[in-house]
Amino acid sequence: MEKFVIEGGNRLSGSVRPGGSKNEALPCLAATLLTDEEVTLRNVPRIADVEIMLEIIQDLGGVYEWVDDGVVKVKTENVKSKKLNAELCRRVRASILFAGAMLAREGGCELPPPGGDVIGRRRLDSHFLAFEALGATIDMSPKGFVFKANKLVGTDIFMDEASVTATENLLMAAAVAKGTTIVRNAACEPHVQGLARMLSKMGAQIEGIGTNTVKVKGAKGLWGCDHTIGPDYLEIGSFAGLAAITGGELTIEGVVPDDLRMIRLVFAKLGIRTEFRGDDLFVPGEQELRIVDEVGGQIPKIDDAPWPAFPTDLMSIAITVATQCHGSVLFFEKMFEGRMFFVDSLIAMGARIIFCDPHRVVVIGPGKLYGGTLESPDVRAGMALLIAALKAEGESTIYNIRQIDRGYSKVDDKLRALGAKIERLPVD
Ligand SMILES: CC(=O)N[C@H]1[C@@H](OP(=O)(O)OP(=O)(O)OC[C@H]2O[C@@H](n3ccc(=O)[nH]c3=O)[C@H](O)[C@@H]2O)O[C@H](CO)[C@@H](O)[C@@H]1O
Ligand SMILES: C=C(OP(=O)(O)O)C(=O)O
Repeated sequence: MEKFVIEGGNRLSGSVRPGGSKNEALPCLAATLLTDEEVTLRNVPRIADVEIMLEIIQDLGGVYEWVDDGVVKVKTENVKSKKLNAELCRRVRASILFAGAMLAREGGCELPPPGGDVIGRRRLDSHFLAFEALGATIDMSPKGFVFKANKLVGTDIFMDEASVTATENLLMAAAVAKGTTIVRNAACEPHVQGLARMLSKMGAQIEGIGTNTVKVKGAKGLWGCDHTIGPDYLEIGSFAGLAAITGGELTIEGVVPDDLRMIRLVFAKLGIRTEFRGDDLFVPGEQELRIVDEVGGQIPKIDDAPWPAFPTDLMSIAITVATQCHGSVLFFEKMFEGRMFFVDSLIAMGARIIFCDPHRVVVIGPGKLYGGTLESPDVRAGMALLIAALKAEGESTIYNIRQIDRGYSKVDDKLRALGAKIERLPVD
């Protein structure tokens, strides 16, 4: 077990290159099971969730090798089991993605309940409805789920909600189903698009990538491929917020500008200016952060929703940044009911926040932040508290940093390179 000890108050400046997207790497790893052939994935972040997904693949009989920085080769020619390892699955939410991959590959699997962030109820109904529509059956017990399908047959499916991992599961199963599957009300986040591009390279015919209606023509067999994971827009948003509140001038290298449209719009509401310089995102230094009132002087509202709306995974970061802006803003978290509780820690550090209910907080800034003893409740709130600690006056200690490591590779090294005083120490 490790902790971060941070001396706050430094302006963080320089250049940083974001890691590959966690939420794209995880489904792409599951998708390696769709073929006997070798798959090469590049720009894969070396984070705990990725290592666990690889261990699950190995436990099923697959082999993998890290051949270069961020480059992993996976071959699943000899899958020898349909039963997934309970201990490993419990440690990662994305283990649910093996359901679609194993239905496609082996006609089913036994899957223990997935783990992941405790940020509210995480329903799986959309996954099950989608699989059933393709002809699969699901038996549930406290030990987990048994998925079975003699044959997957494509059909026209209207998802009950635009669930990210349910859409990814459905795309994997549809890639080998007989005939054509039309997925309506599909999630279309950049990581869903990334998986769909990988499946296309493997031989599935997919139309509508990036929209909420995706058409998949199943293939008889899929090939190996070479796929590069896109830069993590959640890490990019986190670093942009960090630079803005510490007053630093930051260049974030190698971004996908189109993925940042809504994020930049929302950050602009907090008074944060950013600009593109080629493929880099530039955050100017010493910005005066002032929340922009809505027409008529009304208090603005920032809420989340499925893509292309503002991502729920950046709400904690945006709330933390808002604590250092002049003005008032309402945050309305519509997707998870447990994601806002971390604001108690911000309040203890000095932030001026009204906790209205589990879905809404009003931030009235700025409130000077002071260092404290903190605990990461989930990956994004953990990063948000790290950002608050880097801004705060005095020393902070953050526990449970494995949550932060789950989503941000070598975050302390990257922060030190920008001028942060941060140490990773064992917990006594
Ligand atoms: C490994 C991975 O990729 N995890 C991401 C994935 O999780 P995951 O795929 O588990 O999340 P889902 O998209 O299924 O749903 C997230 C939450 O939003 C709610 N919901 C969803 C769709 C909708 O139209 N309306 C609605 O209210 C769901 O009920 C649920 O409470 O997507 C989430 C939402 O972007 C992200 O927070 C997670 O980081
Ligand atoms: C909630 C998240 O991850 P997971 O779905 O893997 O728990 C996240 O990335 O913010």
